Order: sequence, then structure tokens, then C-alpha cells
Amino acid sequence: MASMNSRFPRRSGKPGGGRQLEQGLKRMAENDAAQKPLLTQTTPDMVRGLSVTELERLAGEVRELIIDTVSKHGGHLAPSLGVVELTLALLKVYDPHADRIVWDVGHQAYAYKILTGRAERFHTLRQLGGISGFPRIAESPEYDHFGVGHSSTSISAALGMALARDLGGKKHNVLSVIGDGSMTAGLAYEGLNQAGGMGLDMVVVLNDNEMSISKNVGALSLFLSRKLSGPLLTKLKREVEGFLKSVPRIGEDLLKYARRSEDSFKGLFTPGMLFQSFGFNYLGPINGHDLEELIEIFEQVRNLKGPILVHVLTKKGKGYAPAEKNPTYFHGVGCFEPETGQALKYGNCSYPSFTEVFGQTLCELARQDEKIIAITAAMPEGTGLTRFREEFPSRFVDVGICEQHAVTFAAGLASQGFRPVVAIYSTFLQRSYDQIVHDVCLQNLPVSFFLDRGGLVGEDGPTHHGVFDLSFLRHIPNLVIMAPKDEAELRLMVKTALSHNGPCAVRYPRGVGLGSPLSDGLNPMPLGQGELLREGKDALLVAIGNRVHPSLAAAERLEREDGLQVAVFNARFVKPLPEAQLMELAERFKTILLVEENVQAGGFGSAVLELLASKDMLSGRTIRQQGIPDIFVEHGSQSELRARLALNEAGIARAVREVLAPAAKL
Ligand SMILES: Cc1ncc(C[n+]2csc(CCOP(=O)(O)OP(=O)(O)O)c2C)c(N)n1
Ligand SMILES: CC(=O)[C@@H](O)[C@H](O)COP(=O)(O)O
Ligand SMILES: [Mg+2]
Repeated sequence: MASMNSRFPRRSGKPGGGRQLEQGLKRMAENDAAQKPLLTQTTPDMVRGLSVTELERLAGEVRELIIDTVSKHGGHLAPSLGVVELTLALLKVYDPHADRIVWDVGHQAYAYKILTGRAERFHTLRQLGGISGFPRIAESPEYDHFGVGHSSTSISAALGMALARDLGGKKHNVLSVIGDGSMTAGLAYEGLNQAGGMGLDMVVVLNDNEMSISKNVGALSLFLSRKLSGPLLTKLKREVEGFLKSVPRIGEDLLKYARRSEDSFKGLFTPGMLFQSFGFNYLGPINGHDLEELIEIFEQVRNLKGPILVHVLTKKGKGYAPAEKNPTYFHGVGCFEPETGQALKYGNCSYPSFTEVFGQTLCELARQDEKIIAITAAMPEGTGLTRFREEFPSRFVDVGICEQHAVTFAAGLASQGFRPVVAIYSTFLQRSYDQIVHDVCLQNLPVSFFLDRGGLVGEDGPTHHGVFDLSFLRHIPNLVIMAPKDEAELRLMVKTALSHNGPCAVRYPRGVGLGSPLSDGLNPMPLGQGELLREGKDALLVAIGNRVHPSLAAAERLEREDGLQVAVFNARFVKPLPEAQLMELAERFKTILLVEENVQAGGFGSAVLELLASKDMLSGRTIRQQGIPDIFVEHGSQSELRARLALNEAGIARAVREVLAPAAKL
């Protein structure tokens, strides 16, 4: 430990020595306090009372807690590490109890959670019954002012809050904190446009780390600060110079003049220009890791009127070397060794994921058909398209977080004879409903949708479970809908979708496959044909997608434990339904369970019930839907959630027993 003397400031004979001494004593007092961790009290009031030096120390402690927790349970590490100083500065200047801070996506809000009274529970992050990975009003009505998970909602929500404030005669501040990736979505501009037009007092904090999950895309990303001195500006300059030179006689003079005014030329092309044209006052770019600068700017901003955009530059993964080095991997990460960042693998499962099998199969098909174009909305890694991107760069398009645009863009390609593939998470496709109806299906265009993360996704929770897709797609005319029971069937469905001359959707779950052997050849499946996997006489399980194998396991368990003979049918198609097969089976069984990992309302089971009702085959039978009831399912591991919802082997077996029990008593 340093000696007391060494902690005193040097006395100087110059004027100002007294001030230096004062500062030195202050620093010393802070150093004494430095022995005690600051994170023991975690209210925003405490943060407001800290000096910049203490806040810097607190930033370190918050980072440690985030890294430690995420390393054990997984989560959004790099986004959260990048905004620790920004969060501290906001909490230092604003009062999150009275003021409204709306986080976009919310995957970066871990520091905010920790510093708004949730440090003690932070170790339960994303676990069943624990705190959510995203802001949620129900979790903290005091500090989480808006629930999030999907991107680009924060400006619109903040604008609504600003109007509510004014109508209610209140005075608090309203802020949206939005990333550069989230600024690629049209919704963000709808909000900006309205906000600039209305002119209400609100602040948009643009957290610019040049990254979406992967490198950010699109013209806007070029516009943001760091790129301006780079390729875009150079290109613009070259073009303008070329033009000036070509002007006869006075061209050279004009060029000299333009060179002299280079600074103002550069000033024309700033991000400020863009946001100012939306009616915002622009401040920035600001170093998002310099607490002093951040606090100073936000203190000024707090006193300004009208819509203001503060442009903050941050580093994704800041403060943790492995995440700084590989922010894409550490965007949303599983368990890892905190010392090295090495992924921790549990069990010996080395089966490829559904995502990988999809990506690999698509590449195989794309080698034979150059009309195949792969489209992702900012998720090349998550949807398994990285290999495709490498192999077919000119046929791969990342449109940014623009799910609606992705679908209409695909429709345009399809209308010109291409075979676009839209690979997208089920939950994010919710945004594209009208485009699927109006642009794709109404025109019967051959767009293939590959819906990854169909069903329960686990720890991301209700914003991310893909449990509505079968319901919001099933009623759209012309659309073929399939769900594979395993990865081998997925391969065939990829081929089927790309062989069908119309719109198709294939939905499959998050996670590893079952190890089912993958065929070498690829043949399309006949549409509307399922398969009877197991015969029986006591009951029939009709299952779709990833609930087929658990249904089979349940049937085997029922035979083992209860001596029951339960048949299992894999429907494969939600649309067209395997009608003839279903009718034939329904004739033979009085007890039928319809099993799916989708909401019961309007889903696969509903479709079978509609079919049976239309054929007057409901009476005299007991038919139950085994799916997700009318609730939003919380976060937790997939296996915990399936157990709770009776969608695993044990739950399905129990459901069969419950249906059969009254009959057995008669
Ligand atoms: C509508 C929607 N599409 C896709 C996603 C998946 N997603 C979550 S965060 C993210 C990147 C966001 O980038 P940015 O806003 O810059 O935040 P950063 O992670 O860089 O902090 C994406 C694509 C989402 N949450 N919502
Ligand atoms: C915040 C967000 O929307 C994504 O980062 C999402 O959490 C990724 O989910 P996966 O982990 O299933 O790819
Ligand atoms: Mg970003």
C-alpha cells in the first residue's frame, strides 16, 4: 500500500497550490473509501451522490458482476458492457424514478438493472423465476418504464410518454437509448419523423458502436461519424473534384476554392445533418466511456428544449478483452470461463443444431440453383447463414433490422424469377405479417420463409418465444407450412420449400438436433403427407414439429408403465393438412391429443379440430389440445418451460392418462 506521504499532492509555490491540496485531500478521502465496494448499495440515489472517480470505480464493479453472472448463465454480455459508463452518466444526471428512460431492445440494460435496485437478484438473471434479460414493467414498475426485447420501439414509446407528460402537465424528462443497429429499422424513423414534427421535449441517445449483432449494415452506418473521414467522404470528395475539374475554363479555380473550404465541405456530411433534417438538435459525437464528458453533456442537455439527439460512441464489449475482440460471439453468449472467455460445454452433445443443418442444406441447394438468394434481417449468425455469405457473397443480403422490408424485398426478387429465402426468427417475423399477406401470398410468389427459434426459446422469455407463428400464418391463403420432427426432416423440408412454386414456411426450434442421420440425397416431400410412426389402439397422439419425438417417447413410456397402446402420427404439414390420413385415423380412435409447441388458439391443433368439425367427426370422441394456453410464457430453460406446460415426454404422457382415466373408471 502506498505511504500516506506519497498520497499527498506535491506542494507547489505557484498560485493554485491551495486548490491542488484541496483536490489531493479529496482524492485521498476517495481512496480511503475505495477499500469498500461501492456496489453494496445500488439505488440510483447512491449513484447520484458519487464523484466521477467513484463512478469510474463503480463501473469496474458493475462490469465484474455482469461478467461473472453472464459467464455462469449466459446472456447479452457485449452490449451491456458497452454502456456501463453511459448508464452511470444517465443515472448521475437524471432521476430514473421520475424521468423516463426507455432502452431499445433492452439487451444492454444489465447495468441499469443492477443500479436500480436489482444487484442482489442479478445472479438470477434469465433463470426461471429470476430477473428478466430485458426491462419489464412488471419486474420493476418504478424503474422499467417500458417492456422491450424486439428492437427499434424506443423512440415511438418515448414520444408517447413525452406527449402523456405534457398532457398531464408534468415536467419530467423522457429519453430513448437506441443502438446504431436498431436505427436501421423503419420504425425508428417513423418515431423520429413524428418526434421532430411535434417538437416535444425528448432526448434520443444514439449508442453507436458500429455493430448490430454482426457489423452494422446500410447507408446510415456509413453516415455515422467514424466513417465520415473514411471511405464515404473520400468517395464524395473524389466525385465532386472530378465534376469540378470537368467544368471548362473555371474548373481548376473552382477546385482550388473547394479545397480551401474542405472543412465546410466535410461539415456538410455529418450525422448531425441527418438528424437535424428530422427536426432534432444534434450533439456529438461523444466518447461514451468518458464519464466526465458524458455527465457534462447530459447536464447541458437536461436544460435544453425540443427533440435532441445525443450521439455517443461506445465499444461493444468494453472492459472485457475477449468480448472487445469478438463482440459478435459475445453479443448473446452461453456459459464461459470468465478468465479466458472460453465457451463451456455441458454434456457431450455434438449434434449439429437445426440452424446449422438449415444453413448447410441451403448451401448445397444454392450450388445447384443460382437463383437462390438468402436474406437475413441482421442475424446471419443466428439464422445459420454465415457459410452461405462466404460461399455466395453476391447472393447474400443482410438488410439490417428490417423484417418488413426483408419480406417485400424478397417478394420483389421472386417476382423477377429468383428464389429468395428469408431466414428469420419466428418472433421477429411477427413484424412482417402484412408483407407476407399482401406482398407474398396474395401474389402467390415463391418466397421461402425459414423460421428459426420456432417454439419456446428459453431464457430470452416472452418477447422471444416463437409460439404464435403457426397461428398467424395458417390462415393466409397459398402458404404451405411445414415443421420438421428432427434435423433430417428439416433437410427434406428445405428442399420441398425450394421446389414448390409458391410461398412456403418451414418452422423449427432453437437448439441442437436429435442426432438423426442426415441423408445425402435431397428429395422433396409430397405436400400434405404425414407419417404414422407408431401404431396403437387406446389413444392417438397427433403431433407437429419438435413435439413429435417427445410424443413418441410419451407413448413408449405409457406402454412401459401403464400397458397402454398409443399411436403417434407426425403431421409434418400444418398446411395443407394431411387430411385423408387424419380422417382415416380419426375413424379409428376415440381419444385424440393434438400436440404442438405453439399457442393453442388458431394453431395446428385448431386446424385439425376445424377439419374434424367440418366432417362431423367431433362427437363421440375426446379430443384435447396440448399446446400453449392463453398466456405469455416466462423465461427459463426450454426444458423447465416444457415441463411446466406439460409439453415434454412426462407431461404428454400425463395428459394421455388424464384423458383416459375417466374412461377407465366407467
Ligand atoms: C425486431 C428485432 N429484430 C432482431 C432482433 C435481434 N437483435 C437483438 S439486438 C440486435 C442488434 C442491435 O444492434 P444495436 O441496436 O446497435 O445494439 P448493440 O447490440 O450494438 O448494442 C438484433 C439484430 C431484435 N431484438 N428485434
Ligand atoms: C436480443 C436479441 O434479440 C437477440 O440477441 C437474441 O437474444 C438472440 O437469440 P439467440 O440466442 O437465440 O440467437
Ligand atoms: Mg450497435
